[in-house]
Amino acid sequence: MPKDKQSQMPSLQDLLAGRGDMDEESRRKLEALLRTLSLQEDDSKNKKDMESHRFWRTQPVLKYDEVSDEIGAIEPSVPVDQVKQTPESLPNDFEWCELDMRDEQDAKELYDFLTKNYVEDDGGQFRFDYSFEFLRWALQPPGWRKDWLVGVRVTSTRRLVAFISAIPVHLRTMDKVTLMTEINFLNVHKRLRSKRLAPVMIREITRRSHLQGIFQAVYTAGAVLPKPVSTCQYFHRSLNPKKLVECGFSRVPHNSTMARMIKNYKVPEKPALEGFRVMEAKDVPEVRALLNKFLARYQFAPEFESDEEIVHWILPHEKVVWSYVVEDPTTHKITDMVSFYSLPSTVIGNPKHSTLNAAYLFYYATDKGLPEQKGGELDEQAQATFGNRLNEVMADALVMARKQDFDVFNALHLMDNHTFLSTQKFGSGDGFLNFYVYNWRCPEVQQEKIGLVML
Ligand SMILES: CCCCCCCCCCCCCC(=O)SCCNC(=O)CCNC(=O)[C@H](O)C(C)(C)COP(=O)(O)OP(=O)(O)OC[C@H]1O[C@@H](n2cnc3c(N)ncnc32)[C@H](O)[C@@H]1OP(=O)(O)O
Repeated sequence: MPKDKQSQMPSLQDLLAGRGDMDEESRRKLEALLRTLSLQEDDSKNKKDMESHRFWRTQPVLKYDEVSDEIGAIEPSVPVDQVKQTPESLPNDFEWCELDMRDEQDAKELYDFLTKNYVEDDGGQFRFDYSFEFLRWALQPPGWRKDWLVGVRVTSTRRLVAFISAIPVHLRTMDKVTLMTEINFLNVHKRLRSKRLAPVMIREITRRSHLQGIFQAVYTAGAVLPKPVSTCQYFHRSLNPKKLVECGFSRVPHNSTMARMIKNYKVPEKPALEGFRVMEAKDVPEVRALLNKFLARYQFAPEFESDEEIVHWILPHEKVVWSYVVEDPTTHKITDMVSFYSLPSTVIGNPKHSTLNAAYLFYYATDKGLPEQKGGELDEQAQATFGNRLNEVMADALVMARKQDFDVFNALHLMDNHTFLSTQKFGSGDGFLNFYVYNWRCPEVQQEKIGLVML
């Protein structure tokens, strides 16, 4: 989930649009330079000392200068009956509430609140506009709980002014699988910012996780906090360059024209892989086996423990998630899968466009080139087969995204995305997403070894 997304927001400069016509070498050099500059900037942010974090310095997280080669809890778990039974105190005039996403009115209220107050890019040009259907889907996976969808209301008016959510996830760090909560959608009303309400929200969701016997959490943010396990850059693939330019998301490079951009980003009418089709319910067990085997390649990845989870997260869900499989025409085995989700952004103050339709790459897998043994390394030949195949699968995913009228296709530089980002004409964006774990000591993870995609 690209967020706090301020800097994670696939935002202002689709810089690569400005590099579309460069020769490959200049392009690589410019990318390397930009990467170095942004890493330096990131580094200086990281040097922010712990003392300045009034809240985070009190929490069980690694300090900026701490490195761990061990994996395990920072603080021990406590018996559930010793967990504080009463909610955190809120300032006078505010009260806790729970949002029931089965209830039309609660879901609509949360949608309205996030649409007006959630993550914006640094320039205030775009704001995430997670749809009503999306929020219902994202917040009710198997194992969801109403008491993990926590809001704050103004007592007198009942107005919703803050929110935070948790859902369960089995996260594998290296070879250790732990049941954690995945924290998302932390939001405080614009008018109530900088009043230390966020730490209260975080403490309350922590208490509610503890009440269920869960003492670890995973979350992502654009904000730099102590201490990222990994940091991944955003990449963007234009599908509708004209609209992206009109929205201020991309620019026409000085040595190019709109007509050339349109030609450059045109995708075929139809997918090319034989057997490429929409995923169906009958594919669920095979997709689960394929995806879990594929995710074993990474050091920080979810495990899908049941078919029910695949039904929820991966099976197509109208207006929310699109998923495709490749069925081998001879054996009828599912050899590949790819999915993406819809996360539009409001275009703020643009006379022509109000919404940017963005697709985000979700989970994918292939068995081409993968060794039989789970998590096994690829030799050189297998690596080539694997890279070619991922390119073919992604090219078809782009075709389908364009057909669904998405303007841009976003992806992070995680998993094996490096094999196709530049070939499929993705350009690096100015956003970064930090991955964090709470109360979990673990070594840093390279971005290519992250296998978790958060919404
Ligand atoms: C075991 C279970 C554990 C469960 C919990 C695990 C941890 C979960 C952690 C949450 C994961 C969320 C994942 C997502 O949803 S990331 C998405 C975050 N949301 C947005 O960016 C939406 C727009 N922004 C806002 O709504 C507000 O600015 C927020 C709510 C972000 C902060 O409100 P506000 O601006 O009014 O500030 P404050 O005065 O109340 O509080 C200031 C303190 O808050 C720290 N802060 C600021 N931003 C974040 C952030 N994104 N994650 C964690 N901490 C953050 C900040 O460093 C400072 O602490 P310290 O520096 O002084 O120490």
